Amino acid sequence: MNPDILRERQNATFDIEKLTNILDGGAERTNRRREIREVLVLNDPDFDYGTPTSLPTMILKLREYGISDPVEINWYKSMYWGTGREALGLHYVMFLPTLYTQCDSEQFNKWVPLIIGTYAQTEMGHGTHLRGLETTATFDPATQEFVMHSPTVTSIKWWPGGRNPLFLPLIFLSIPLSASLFDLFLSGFALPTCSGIVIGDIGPKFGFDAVDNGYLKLEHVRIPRENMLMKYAQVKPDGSYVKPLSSKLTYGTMVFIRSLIVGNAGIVLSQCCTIAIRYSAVRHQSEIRAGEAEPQILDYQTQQHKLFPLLATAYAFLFAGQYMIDTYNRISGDINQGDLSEMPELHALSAGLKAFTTWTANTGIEVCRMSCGGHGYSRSSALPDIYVEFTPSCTYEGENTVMMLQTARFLMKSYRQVQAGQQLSGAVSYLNKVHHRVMAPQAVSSQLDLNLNTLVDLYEIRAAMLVELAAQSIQQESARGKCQEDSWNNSTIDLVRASDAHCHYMVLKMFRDKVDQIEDPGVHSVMSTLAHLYAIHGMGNFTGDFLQAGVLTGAQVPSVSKCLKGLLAEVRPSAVLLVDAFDHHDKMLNSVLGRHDGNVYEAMFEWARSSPLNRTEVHESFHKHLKPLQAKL
Ligand SMILES: CC/C=C\C/C=C\C/C=C\C/C=C\C=C\C(=O)SCCNC(=O)CCNC(=O)[C@H](O)C(C)(C)COP(=O)(O)OP(=O)(O)OC[C@H]1O[C@@H](n2cnc3c(N)ncnc32)[C@H](O)[C@@H]1OP(=O)(O)O
Ligand SMILES: Cc1cc2nc3c(=O)[nH]c(=O)nc-3n(C[C@H](O)[C@H](O)[C@H](O)COP(=O)(O)OP(=O)(O)OC[C@H]3O[C@@H](n4cnc5c(N)ncnc54)[C@H](O)[C@@H]3O)c2cc1C
Repeated sequence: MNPDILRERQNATFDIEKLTNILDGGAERTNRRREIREVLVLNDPDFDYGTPTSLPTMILKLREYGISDPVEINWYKSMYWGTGREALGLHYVMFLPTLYTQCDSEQFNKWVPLIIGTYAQTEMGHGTHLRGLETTATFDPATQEFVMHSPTVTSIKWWPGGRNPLFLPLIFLSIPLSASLFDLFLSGFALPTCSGIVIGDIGPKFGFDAVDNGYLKLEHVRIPRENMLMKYAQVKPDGSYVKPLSSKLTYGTMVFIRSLIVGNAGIVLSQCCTIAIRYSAVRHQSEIRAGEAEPQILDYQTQQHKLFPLLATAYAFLFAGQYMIDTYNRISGDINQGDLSEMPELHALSAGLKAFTTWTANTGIEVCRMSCGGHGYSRSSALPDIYVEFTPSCTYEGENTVMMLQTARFLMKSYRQVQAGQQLSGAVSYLNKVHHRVMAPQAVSSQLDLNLNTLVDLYEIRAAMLVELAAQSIQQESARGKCQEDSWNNSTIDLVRASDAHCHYMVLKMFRDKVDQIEDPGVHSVMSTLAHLYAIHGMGNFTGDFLQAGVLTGAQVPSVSKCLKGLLAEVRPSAVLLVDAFDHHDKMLNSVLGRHDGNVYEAMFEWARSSPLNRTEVHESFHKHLKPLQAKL
């Protein structure tokens, strides 16, 4: 083991295993995750790491081991495929959940055990604006079929992932059957027998290469009436239409996957922090004091300033992911029982947190890569591949700006309710105080009150102020004679800013609540330090907001920076131990820089020598191109 890494792991001030258990949701979950990893994957003789041929093996193995719990399926898949996306991702996270939530019982029993499918909602002309989808579904009572058709080039289904060219069970959305309703259809197209279908691949992408994203053009293709997913809405044999409790129930799968993405952002950021911090512990470069040995780059304050707030953010997003999934499970359970009362809150929370966490993680991956210098740009680090695979999460499952505006819609509605004298509950209850809060600068000392509860309060006041400013912008636009829609559009910068601040407050609050639940003194102490670092770092980035909200004075601003520096120094001794607690296996991390043993240089040389370009002493291109040219010169 590299001596630097060895030294970093001595004198631990907290129990790493206990922290890993907290991340997993308990010791039993950690044990099960490791069992799946060590026994069912790594020690399985059939396991052929990450090669395309192993996809069928993976599906059969999941069935052989009886792994059906979505979390356990994800543990198995992530071990199998490491940090990359894999072809079946969409099947597990969108196709199956849609069948689970939108099929009636007869359809469920008929389809769920049997098929692998994709989710074809987006069209060439519309991905965000679902009410603009153009694909038509026309019921023919004479034949009890729906006639599916792509009337325009922009209505061609574009992007469905994991589209198998041979067989196309897919769920897709068509234009409204009435008013503003969408319906999901399961259409098993077996190509050889189905005329009227034109499919293909949409061509090379930025990345996401393990997933074949395709296109689908329908020319009056007929499918049985029974293929409409009829849990919430039905078309009867006589063509009559039974409306769902809410037209937004069809959007349910997107809410589910957005909820998953929140935790995934934390996982991806934790992977990158593991790579960058372990590498920064073994990389020596330049000098701090003339004549002394080159220091570990982790001892540079700027390196700590790059990485430790991201480390805190990774923990924050992992805890936010746990909260999001628990909230999703609770509210979707109520929805299943017909209680839709919290559906708007679930949508607003999942949409906002999906955007907030993916935007932050997306930027953070690049900070981690650049903090590793040239070796960060090598594919051996895994960081370029992680970035390429993660960055579309800011676009898919709801483009981030649009998602932030959905959250803003809920915040404005809540603000208007407070103005009308209603008492709010849930995540926006802090808006109840928006009119009674003293916004004038408080007479505080130049020292910053570091109490975590106080910091959460300051973030709450900041969010409330920005919600009020956005609402005032809309009111001012209206007062200038703008219609409601233009008043909204002319305030969307403020609205996104308010949603961002709301999400930032929510994430810090979740982090604080999780720290409060930690009983082990050592773990509580280090997690409390990270939560403080997350809060103070955010104050440093958005100082203007806190000044404008009157919760920070000009005299206190220097203490924000001073406090930040102190917290970075406090995290330094535990940094490697904190990434060890994420428990990412070398095989899954697949990074020469992030190896658990820290033996980076030896592994990098071996990695380079294994490159296809080094298979022969002299590359064949010399003999094929250069040598003949030399002969002519
Ligand atoms: C383990 C795995 C971990 C991580 C994941 C890994 C990989 C990722 C997996 C897959 C990635 C690969 C593939 C990607 C697939 C896709 O991208 S699938 C397609 C995704 N597409 C979208 O998300 C479309 C986005 N657009 C929309 O959702 C809607 O068009 C809209 C923007 C929300 C607007 O809808 P609409 O116009 O109908 O509504 P509004 O007029 O804006 O509002 C009317 C009221 O409806 C409420 N509303 C809107 N949506 C919802 C909802 N989903 N649930 C509940 N309520 C909703 C809205 O709040 C309004 O309410 P009101 O204010 O009270 O009136
Ligand atoms: C890797 C990848 C995989 C995908 N897989 C699938 C899949 O399997 N199935 C599927 O159905 N789809 C899939 N998609 C498509 C994806 O869901 C859409 O790309 C996404 O919903 C965004 O829609 P769009 O492409 O139409 O972007 P647009 O909405 O056209 O966005 C373009 C710009 O317009 C802005 N904009 C749009 N509307 C508004 C508004 N109301 N207010 C302010 N600004 C606005 C956006 O902010 C953005 O800046 C995938 C996409 C990617 C990148």
